[in-house]
Amino acid sequence: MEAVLSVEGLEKSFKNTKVLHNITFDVHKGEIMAILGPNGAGKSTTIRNIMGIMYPDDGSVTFHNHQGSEIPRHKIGYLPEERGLYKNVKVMDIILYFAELKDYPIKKAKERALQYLEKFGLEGKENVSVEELSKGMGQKVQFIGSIIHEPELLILDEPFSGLDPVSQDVFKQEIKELANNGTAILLSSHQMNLVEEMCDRLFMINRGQKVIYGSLKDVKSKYANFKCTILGDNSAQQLESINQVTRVEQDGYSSVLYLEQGIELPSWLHTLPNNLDIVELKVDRISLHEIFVDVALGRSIAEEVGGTYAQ
Ligand SMILES: Nc1ncnc2c1ncn2[C@@H]1O[C@H](COP(=O)(O)OP(=O)(O)OP(=O)(O)O)[C@@H](O)[C@H]1O
Repeated sequence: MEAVLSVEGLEKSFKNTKVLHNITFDVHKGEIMAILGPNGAGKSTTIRNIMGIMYPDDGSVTFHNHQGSEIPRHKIGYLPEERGLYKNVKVMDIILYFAELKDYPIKKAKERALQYLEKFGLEGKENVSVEELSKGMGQKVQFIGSIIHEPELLILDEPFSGLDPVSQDVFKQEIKELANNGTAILLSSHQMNLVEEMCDRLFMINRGQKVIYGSLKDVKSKYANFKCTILGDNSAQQLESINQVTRVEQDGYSSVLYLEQGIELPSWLHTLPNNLDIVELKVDRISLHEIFVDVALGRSIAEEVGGTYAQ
């Protein structure tokens, strides 16, 4: 896979506090790479160092073969965490302003802007002043501004925050389409369900350090233990006494049994007592959301399997 962006050994301190420790990852052409972590983990600081908004104390950021001032910034699109557009400017003018900053042909930018405004349900708004837009509409315009110049690398810091579910879906589809067309995408988000639906690989950090890095598939099979949901009239004590069950959560007739890591599922299913009341039974892996919560709460899931989780 062709790496569009390589981040190598980033270190950053503010005053005497180190907030990034040896951050290393790649973003490949045509993939959606998620950077995840609890509040204050260091996601935005990582992104700001990539964008050259601040400089790392150590380490490097490489875009194709370019570093530092050699990086062709017009090939990168960026939606910052802090939203903000000039208020008394027309929608089309602000989008064309973004295009101009990236040396993108204005005629082409105008055509693309009209297409995107229509796609995002903002048709006819091109001459409306930005201050008349709702927050979500403004976010859509800023998103259009970040992709108007057809960037090779798109960095999206919390693109879904403040969007309603319909708009989240529109953004999700568009981000997937951009990746399918070859754009390398680095996405920071707290919406784990969306990340799980769309990312190819992920980099999870906590307190400025790598916790998990890999493809969604590998991460799920390595870190996401099985859980078994049983619908039926069963006591929590009986369920807890079943082999290799680490925890049971009950809600009425529904019981969720969290299973130990590395379990042999077919053998485990044979150990279920004959007298269990089973109306329905399903087994799946814990979600990315649950892995994230484990990390955020300092339950060292990665450490258990020899990962690099650090307290
Ligand atoms: N300019 C700054 N000066 C001092 N400390 C900073 C600065 N920017 C960030 N930090 C600190 O660096 C750490 C990482 O912050 P960062 O904003 O990168 O986290 P984040 O993962 O993006 O969090 P969130 O999910 O809340 O946006 C935090 O402890 C934060 O207080």
